[in-house]
Amino acid sequence: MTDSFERTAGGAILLDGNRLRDEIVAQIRDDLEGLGSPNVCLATVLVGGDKPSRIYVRMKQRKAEEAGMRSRHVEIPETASQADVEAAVQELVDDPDVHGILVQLPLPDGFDPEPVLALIPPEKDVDGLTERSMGRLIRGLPGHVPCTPLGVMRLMERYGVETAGKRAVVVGRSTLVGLPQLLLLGRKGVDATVTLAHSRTPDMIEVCREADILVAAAGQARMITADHVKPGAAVLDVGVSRSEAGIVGDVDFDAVQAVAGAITPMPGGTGPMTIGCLLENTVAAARMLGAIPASA
Ligand SMILES: NC(=O)C1=CN([C@@H]2O[C@H](COP(=O)(O)OP(=O)(O)OC[C@H]3O[C@@H](n4cnc5c(N)ncnc54)[C@H](OP(=O)(O)O)[C@@H]3O)[C@@H](O)[C@H]2O)C=CC1
Ligand SMILES: Nc1nc(=O)c2c([nH]1)NC[C@@H]1CN(c3ccc(C(=O)N[C@@H](CCC(=O)O)C(=O)O)cc3)C=[N+]21
Repeated sequence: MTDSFERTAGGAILLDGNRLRDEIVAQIRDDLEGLGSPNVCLATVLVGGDKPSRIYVRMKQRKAEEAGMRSRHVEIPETASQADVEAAVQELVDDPDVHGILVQLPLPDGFDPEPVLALIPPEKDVDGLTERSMGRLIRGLPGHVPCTPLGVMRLMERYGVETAGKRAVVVGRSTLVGLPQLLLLGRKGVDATVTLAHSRTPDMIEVCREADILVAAAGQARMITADHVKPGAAVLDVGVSRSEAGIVGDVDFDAVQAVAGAITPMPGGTGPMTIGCLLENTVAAARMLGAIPASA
């Protein structure tokens, strides 16, 4: 690893997601300007008025605009029907000026996300969460990779965290984060040996202490303590819990940074990278759909 990276008080490399997200936004903006500012459009769909979801969707749109893209936003009240949501998504699927579609999850109680996601063709599925996109990921076919686990991989690449031959532990097995993270870490070329831990895993401390790379995506505030971490390990915190003091990760940052070799801050780590990767996927979508040249 290079030594010029910012470090925590305890000497761990700070895996700065805000900084890498800014680099990604600037790169996309330059690339699109170089292509004569073609229309690249990300559409977001929000059902119901959940406040955190509204904030995330707003951040995604703002960054898309900073990167030189257009954004479209569809807001559907909680009183709407399942058919209304499906009709709104179908309209975006049919619109040739829309390249990426993101349906903010979870949907409010009473809505079934599966038939909604099933409408989105793999090219426009910039979240990488549909059945077909997940199938492509497993089969090694071209398609969009889920943004949060992809962002974790990008942070490790950028900061020189080695993966080949290393032991990785992923805490959490959701289709949004944990499962695709397992696949990405175990891919040929990445070559980590991966363990998937979850709420039924006994001996969490011992399992986590095996990890050279620890990805925490359980949504349990500060569950990862210094005891869970092998000295020198890279620790990537995906969990987000809300407290009066603000947002809190799955990792007890103050204690763990003294033991880890590299660590993400929270906020400012994996969250911004989720958005950076969403924008990259949207550019790739525009390319797949022929809106920008294949070589660019
Ligand atoms: N930073 C970002 O960009 C993003 C952050 N998030 C955040 O990441 C977290 C996880 O999200 P998501 O995957 O959707 O959540 P889910 O609730 O779908 O999944 C949580 C997973 O963690 C496991 N788990 C829960 N408690 C424990 C525990 N005490 N020990 C070990 N494993 C446990 C669960 O196990 P089991 O399967 O047995 O129930 C489950 O597999 C949330 O806090 C979410 O807000 C999500 C997406 C993006
Ligand atoms: N279809 C779908 N795709 C998603 O990608 C998706 C989703 N649904 N549902 C919810 C989760 C959550 N998520 C985050 C995105 C950005 C930050 C982020 O940028 N957080 C900032 C801080 C934000 C704050 O201060 O609240 C940070 O970590 O620095 C966090 C979390 C995407 N998700």
